[in-house]
Amino acid sequence: MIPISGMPVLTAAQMRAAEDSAIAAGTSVGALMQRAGHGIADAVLRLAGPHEILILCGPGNNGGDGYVAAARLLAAGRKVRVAAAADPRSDAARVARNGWGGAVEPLATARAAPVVVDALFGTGLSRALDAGAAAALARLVAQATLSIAVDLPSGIATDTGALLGDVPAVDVTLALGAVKPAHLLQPGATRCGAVRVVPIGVETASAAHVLAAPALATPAPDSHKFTRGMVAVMKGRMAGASHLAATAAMHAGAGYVALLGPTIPGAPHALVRRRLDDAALDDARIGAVVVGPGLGRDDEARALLGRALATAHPLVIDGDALHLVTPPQLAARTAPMILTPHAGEFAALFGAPSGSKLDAARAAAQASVAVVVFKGADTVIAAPDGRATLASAGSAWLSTAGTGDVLAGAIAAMLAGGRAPFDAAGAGVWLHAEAARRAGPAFIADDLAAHMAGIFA
Ligand SMILES: NC(=O)C1=CN([C@@H]2O[C@H](COP(=O)(O)OP(=O)(O)OC[C@H]3O[C@@H](n4cnc5c(N)ncnc54)[C@H](O)[C@@H]3O)[C@@H](O)[C@H]2O)[C@@H](O)CC1
Ligand SMILES: [K+]
Repeated sequence: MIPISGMPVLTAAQMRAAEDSAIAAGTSVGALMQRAGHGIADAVLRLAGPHEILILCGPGNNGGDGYVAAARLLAAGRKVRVAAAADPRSDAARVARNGWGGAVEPLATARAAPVVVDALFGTGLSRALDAGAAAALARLVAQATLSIAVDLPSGIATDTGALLGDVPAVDVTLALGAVKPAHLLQPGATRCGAVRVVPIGVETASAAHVLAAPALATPAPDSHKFTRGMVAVMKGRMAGASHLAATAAMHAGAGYVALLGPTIPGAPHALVRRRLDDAALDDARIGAVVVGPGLGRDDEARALLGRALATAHPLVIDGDALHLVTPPQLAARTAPMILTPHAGEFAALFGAPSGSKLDAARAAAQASVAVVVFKGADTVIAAPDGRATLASAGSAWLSTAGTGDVLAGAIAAMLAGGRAPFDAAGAGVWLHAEAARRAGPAFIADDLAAHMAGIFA
């Protein structure tokens, strides 16, 4: 069982291709199924304690994995039963079924057990479970004290995370060989519980990965405020939002943060307030400009956005600016840009997303030639070259006003600090999520900025 941080993310087709390469290189499907089943059994042995285990086996290879695991658990001396609704349909699953010496109970009437393992359907699921199977799965998961899904909880679309019907949430999902988009994309992700990878000896390369912790170095002894990165925040109509972004940039390690526009002095005193004249924006030391938090959507806001776009500085475009900016304006720029839309802002700029959130973020990044941070409970970061990272679900308490402004500031600090745009976006998203985790419940956005500082310790 391997934690998923930094692991490659493969779609069902990519996973099948990876398995096909292994098969072409001489490993049989049966051998892969043995590895998968043994890996599951070993994980169940560690998680389940001495309790009775019920394994639900479907008609495909996911079910095959279940039969192999059942045989292994029985051999290990565990009390284990198997239930199925249909006979195996693939050769490998039939062999696995024959390797299970015990009885097979009908799924519909299967007696509950403290530990239930869902091996009904995996990446081959093509439609919702039939009503009888779905009801049995819901009943048996509800009556178990520990529920474990093999590869994916049955009923979730592998590539999108969409629920094809009612899917009960399990405690643990054992992803076979690689993480799949459904483990990270909502609403599927919340049904997966804790996700761990069970290796099956298949080479899994992908341009998409699970977001991992960035290296957060302490400043070099000879660093000074400008080498650590200068961030300029365009002050908008709602001053609080720009203050939050600026404060977050400071706590995320920027050496110098300037708030540009008519502001009133006050805390924090380390924040430099400057008039927004041409000289302020022409400053060659600026490493990132944040435009959008609290900007407003009127002509004045449009003019401020225009001034930011006209600079040669890297930009973080957030909030209201995502409603005002047009694709041709983005296309006209050559300096790096990071766009940070939530679902509403994404639709306003790029139209309704099609395909999975991962597909949509990638298409948007390609179209805008910018790094796109498609925010939400399942944030996806995509680069124009096709690279993507998917964040694991963070604190649900992040859903409050101002947290987006904090994220924009954190990303700007990472960008001004010298990271490439795609890495800066990932580091900012990670820092933001970690700050929320540390802040605990019911924090406010201001607390979040302050909690970022502690992460560097
Ligand atoms: N392909 C491989 O080489 C390996 C696959 N493995 C396992 O195999 C799984 C994928 O296997 P499969 O492609 O056989 O797919 P599944 O086991 O997910 O199920 C596919 C079978 O169910 C049927 N089916 C699909 N949706 C249904 C529904 N709603 N109601 C009833 N029947 C439905 C399909 O017609 C097919 O017969 C993976 O998730 C993983 O668990 C592992 O054994 C490792 C090796
Ligand atoms: K399953």
